[in-house]
Amino acid sequence: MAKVGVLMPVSMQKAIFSEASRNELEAAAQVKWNPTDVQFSDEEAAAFLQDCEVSIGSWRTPKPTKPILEACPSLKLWEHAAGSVKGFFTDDLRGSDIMIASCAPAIGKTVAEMVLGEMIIGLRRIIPNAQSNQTEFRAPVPNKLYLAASTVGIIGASQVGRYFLQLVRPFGPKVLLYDPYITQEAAAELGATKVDTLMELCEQCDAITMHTPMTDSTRRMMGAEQFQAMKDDAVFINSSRGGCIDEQALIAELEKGRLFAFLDVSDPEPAEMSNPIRTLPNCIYTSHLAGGQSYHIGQQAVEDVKAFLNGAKPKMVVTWDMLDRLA
Ligand SMILES: NC(=O)C1=CN([C@@H]2O[C@H](COP(=O)(O)OP(=O)(O)OC[C@H]3O[C@@H](n4cnc5c(N)ncnc54)[C@H](O)[C@@H]3O)[C@@H](O)[C@H]2O)C=CC1
Ligand SMILES: O=C(O)C(=O)CO
Repeated sequence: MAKVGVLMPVSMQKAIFSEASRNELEAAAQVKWNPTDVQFSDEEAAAFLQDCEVSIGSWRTPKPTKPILEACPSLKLWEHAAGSVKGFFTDDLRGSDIMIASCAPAIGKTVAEMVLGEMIIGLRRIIPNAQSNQTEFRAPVPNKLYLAASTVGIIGASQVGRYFLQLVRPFGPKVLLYDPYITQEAAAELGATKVDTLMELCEQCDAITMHTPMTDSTRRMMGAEQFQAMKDDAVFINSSRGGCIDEQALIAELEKGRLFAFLDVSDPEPAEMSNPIRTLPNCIYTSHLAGGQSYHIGQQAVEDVKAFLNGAKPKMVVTWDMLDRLA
């Protein structure tokens, strides 16, 4: 039987593998589970995977770097039980025969669904209304915004961004898309209008959701100028990577009572206990809940590994074309 090494710490294993998918994997292969709840170092991962043909990792495990690959010559598949392919797979993999599969299709759906919920909660001011009614009846906080009457902005026509677009379109908002890598025609086919600058998107939207990878071109792309350009009562959602925004600049606007933010990610992660994003009344911080904690992911990982062991293809095989397309 092929040997499969599961790198994730125990708490993450519990979050993504149901008992049924664990059993399914164990029926198909000889499985070694990381027995600890700490993130392996590269050296520990290399030792753990030494005799394995398949590694199951995620964004909370070491990347498949050259030292790991060289120490583990039997590895043939690296199953990335996560979505973020860009930034995770390093140039060390070029020329290697190892196959990389990603659970992006499963993850994209869970993130998009959470963003949709947050956007509605944010636009409708559900949280401040509920809070102001906890001790006595108060008239609702004025609520002129709902999806059908809003302009929604998406930064990054990524897997997640596209799933979100599919979910939000039936509600009828106007959708603007900022992504320099897609054409106006491609944006129109998705049902959105491409804007040429991020500032245009910030100025026009009632709600903005961010879905870019963490790269040199996206680092802190939402900065002071962009947050200041947003409408006072706009909703800002970031479930991409904490480093894609200037968190201090966002906090400065939130402290003025402007904007309502939902942050699933921070830089570093998790956010310090003293970080105002945890306590500001107009900010909800969910500490990487959007995509990372769902049985769908473990199920897709198991199906991918089983397919691979049976000589078939995992659902999403990552190619250099995909990675090189993104600066
Ligand atoms: N919070 C969570 O649990 C999860 C977070 N993520 C994060 O969500 C983000 C999106 O993930 P995927 O959908 O897999 O991404 P993807 O790799 O499918 O797409 C990235 C998109 O960003 C666009 N892009 C690149 N540079 C840009 C720029 N400078 N300006 C605007 N657009 C730019 C690209 O054209 C591409 O369409 C990633 O940062 C990923 O790490 C993904 C899954 C779960
Ligand atoms: O796949 C990713 O990028 C994640 O953040 C996991 O939820």
